[in-house]
Amino acid sequence: MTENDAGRRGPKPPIPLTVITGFLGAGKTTLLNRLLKDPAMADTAVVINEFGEIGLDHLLVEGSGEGIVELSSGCLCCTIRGDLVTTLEDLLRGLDNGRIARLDRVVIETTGLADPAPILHTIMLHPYLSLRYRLDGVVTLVDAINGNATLDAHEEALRQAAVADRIVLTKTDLIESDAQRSEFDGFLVRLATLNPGAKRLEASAGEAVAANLLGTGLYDPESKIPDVARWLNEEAYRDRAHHHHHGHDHSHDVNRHDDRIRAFTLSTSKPIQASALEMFLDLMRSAHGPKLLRVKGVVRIAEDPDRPVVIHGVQHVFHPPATLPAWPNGDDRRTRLVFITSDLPEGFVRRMFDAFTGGLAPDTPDRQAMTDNPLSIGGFSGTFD
Ligand SMILES: Nc1nc2c(ncn2[C@@H]2O[C@H](COP(=O)(O)OP(=O)(O)OP(=O)(O)O)[C@@H](O)[C@H]2O)c(=O)[nH]1
Repeated sequence: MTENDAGRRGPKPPIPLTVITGFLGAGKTTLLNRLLKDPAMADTAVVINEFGEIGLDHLLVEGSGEGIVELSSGCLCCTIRGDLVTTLEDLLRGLDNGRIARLDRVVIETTGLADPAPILHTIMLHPYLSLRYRLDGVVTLVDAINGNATLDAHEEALRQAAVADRIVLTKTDLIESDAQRSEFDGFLVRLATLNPGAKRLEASAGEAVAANLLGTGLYDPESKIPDVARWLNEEAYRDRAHHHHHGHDHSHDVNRHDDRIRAFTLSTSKPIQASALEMFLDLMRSAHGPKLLRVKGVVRIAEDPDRPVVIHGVQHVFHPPATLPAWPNGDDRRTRLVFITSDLPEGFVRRMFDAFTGGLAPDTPDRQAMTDNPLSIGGFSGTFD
């Protein structure tokens, strides 16, 4: 049974949505232009701010009203004319009234200065759009020549890199001198420390193709089966421990902004009561939401240990937790969560998690005390572990 067959009977599966970010001049338009010619982009709608910036002339086939244009690749292109919500609603309307034959995916290009979180929230908090779309991934472009300085100077750029599922390195072809090469090597280490789980791809090596950038979410794009290991990429967080030390051998480790960002994983084989998970997430969300740049994971629930619950949040907004029919990866049935935080130390999150999930550390205040006053949790003084 294909997805389409299923769609005719039950509710349609949500359409995966990819957000492309990157600082001014990082190469977003260049990348999109290339992606639009990729046959793998057929039945994808690309939502961009303005057509003018992108060289669409030779791709243009027909305009079909409502600002949606069909390209020769089969790709749909639309501008954000009203707002993003209206644009995404227009696409659904086109799909539902048959004007658009298929819509397998949406790619949104953000403006360079944007923090991607509000865009993701727009969709995740919308009562209808949140049912019809799901966040597949965030792709962040960084310039190999200027990226290091941009991350130093602009916190938005740092956050864009930290929340990414894929990082595309552009302009590596412009690296010439040994000094540039060495700076770039250090930059790679910096990115791996900031966001270990995001695969890094080189645009000029031909790695930034649709197959590597899209379908980075929980569901394997081919089989449509959840692939937790690939989605979380936990191994990368373990490897990073080594990287971190190497990183300090490089010259540019004095980045105070970077020190505010933390990437870590939590795991436990002990099943977690559904109510305890809910309380943990509520507390994290309400008291520390803006500091949770990204949270992804699977949880083994005590009441239903055979069916993992999927957690996916961007700051204080979480997708409604989804229950998978079974654990996908053979024997690994542990709860595993990956966190990227800003100004929220790993030790603090770990103690909270332990308190709610039963692995209480001796010096941790009890759960009741935390729930009563989440802002005055023992051991957290605003300094970093
Ligand atoms: N050499 C080289 N130049 C690139 C590469 N990617 C982008 N550029 C150039 O960098 C400049 C900026 O690229 P754009 O694609 O316009 O960047 P953008 O992120 O869309 O920029 P804004 O729309 O201003 O945010 C252009 O002159 C591109 O030709 C690359 O991989 N190598």
